[in-house]
Amino acid sequence: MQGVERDFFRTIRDAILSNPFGRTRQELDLVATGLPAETPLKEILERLVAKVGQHIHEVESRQVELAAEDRRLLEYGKLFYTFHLFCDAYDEHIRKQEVRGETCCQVVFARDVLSMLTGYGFSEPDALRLFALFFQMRRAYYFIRTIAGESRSVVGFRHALWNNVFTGDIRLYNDYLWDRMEDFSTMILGETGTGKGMAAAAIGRSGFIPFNPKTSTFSESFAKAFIAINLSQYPEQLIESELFGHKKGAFTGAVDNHQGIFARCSPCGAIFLDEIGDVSVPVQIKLLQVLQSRTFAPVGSHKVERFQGRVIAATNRDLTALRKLGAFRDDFYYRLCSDIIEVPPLRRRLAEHPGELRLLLEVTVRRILGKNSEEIVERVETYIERHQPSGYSWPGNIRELEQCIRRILLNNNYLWQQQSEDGSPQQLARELEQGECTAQQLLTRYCGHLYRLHGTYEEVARLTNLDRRTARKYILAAIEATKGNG
Ligand SMILES: Nc1ncnc2c1ncn2[C@@H]1O[C@H](COP(=O)(O)OP(=O)(O)OP(=O)(O)O)[C@@H](O)[C@H]1O
Repeated sequence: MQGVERDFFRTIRDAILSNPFGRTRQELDLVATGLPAETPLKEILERLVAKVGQHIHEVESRQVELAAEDRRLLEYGKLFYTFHLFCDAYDEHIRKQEVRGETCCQVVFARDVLSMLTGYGFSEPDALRLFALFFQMRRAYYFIRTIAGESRSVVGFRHALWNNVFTGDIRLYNDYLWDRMEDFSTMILGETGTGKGMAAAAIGRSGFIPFNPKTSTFSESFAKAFIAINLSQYPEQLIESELFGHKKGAFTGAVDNHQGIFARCSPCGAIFLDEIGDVSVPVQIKLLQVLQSRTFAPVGSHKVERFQGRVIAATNRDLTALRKLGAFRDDFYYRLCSDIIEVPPLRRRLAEHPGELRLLLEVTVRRILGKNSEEIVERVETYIERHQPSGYSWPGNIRELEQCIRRILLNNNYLWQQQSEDGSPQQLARELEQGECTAQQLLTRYCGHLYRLHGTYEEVARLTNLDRRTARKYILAAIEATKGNG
């Protein structure tokens, strides 16, 4: 290869290895095409793919033995070219599979990709793995892209999600880690309604799924690969059974065998433990044992089963505070946090980027109506700008914004949640400092605060050393007081 050509292929290598949600990728695409920055992304990519194809053709038609580095660079060029030629076909397949759900769809273009890769000199096993890796990359891109937003923190959030799937170096992922991700757990933190569930689904649906050339299908549907459970929904006695399953007759009411989510999760899948901050210490201990040994037994059974999927957990609770209080075990926390991803609150996003509200309105209105409507976006935006109390903090985040849009559509009216500091730990500390609190008020506030953190009367009673009925009385008084303020 000559100097300019080698530089071009180096840029292409760096482009395919880089995180598509980062700036570097966009810059590399521009460098490689020489197009001005304002060119639409679609056009840049089309031009680039054509240019890569042309360069591959030129190098190969010279029929000259290449030096080792050039051969490797050319290989990256071929991977880039094949991947991008089939991006639309992969997207079409993803959409089809989303509709079909858990049954695997045939991959109609598999032969074309595989024969292109083997024609380029990749061995058959390598071609099969690359074909599955391309599918994984496209899936991750497809699902992470649905997380809308242009603010700095959302751009960083998408970037972090991609790295969570492929690590910070996709070359190392491809060489060593693609089938060894099971111990990479993820903790997603963020306020209610910020999109933690959406992020978990994007990660969970983006695991590596091998391709089976005999059936011409991937070995499993990505729709089946992500299993979510909201742990705050289940009473203590049922959580274990939901997680690990139970045997018929294991307890009163266990009329049949029941498969828990750990048993349903495949090796290329992930389980999502939502509201992990709400589970009791005994359940944390059991979960920790399973995550350490990778084995579990259904309630009432001695049959040990193996779990191979990834674990994603999320909470809107303050885990640091819970850990200090002993309500969330440190060993469990460290088992869950190979990666910690923070989802930015809506107010930060709005403060960072002036166009963020408009963009979110466009996306949400499209979701509500099933189509775009400039008129409705305009109407909602005008209403929000005119009526939103200054400094409003959007405590319900995107979920609240969605309801706000619906309410404006229905009634041309939205009742902003009153912001009250009352009951916050800061307010309580101030009142204590100033000596303004009676013992009754103090207990009411403190129990209310603990209840917000832990969510059960039992836990508040345990932490305060009060009996359950007394704790409940103070909690109810705290809730009443907040209503009065709201
Ligand atoms: N960036 C985003 N772009 C578009 N929609 C979003 C985005 N983030 C969140 N949403 C939407 O906001 C709603 C709330 O998201 P989600 O349920 O994932 O939040 P959450 O943080 O898991 O909430 P909770 O803590 O209450 O469980 C969903 O309808 C989701 O589709």
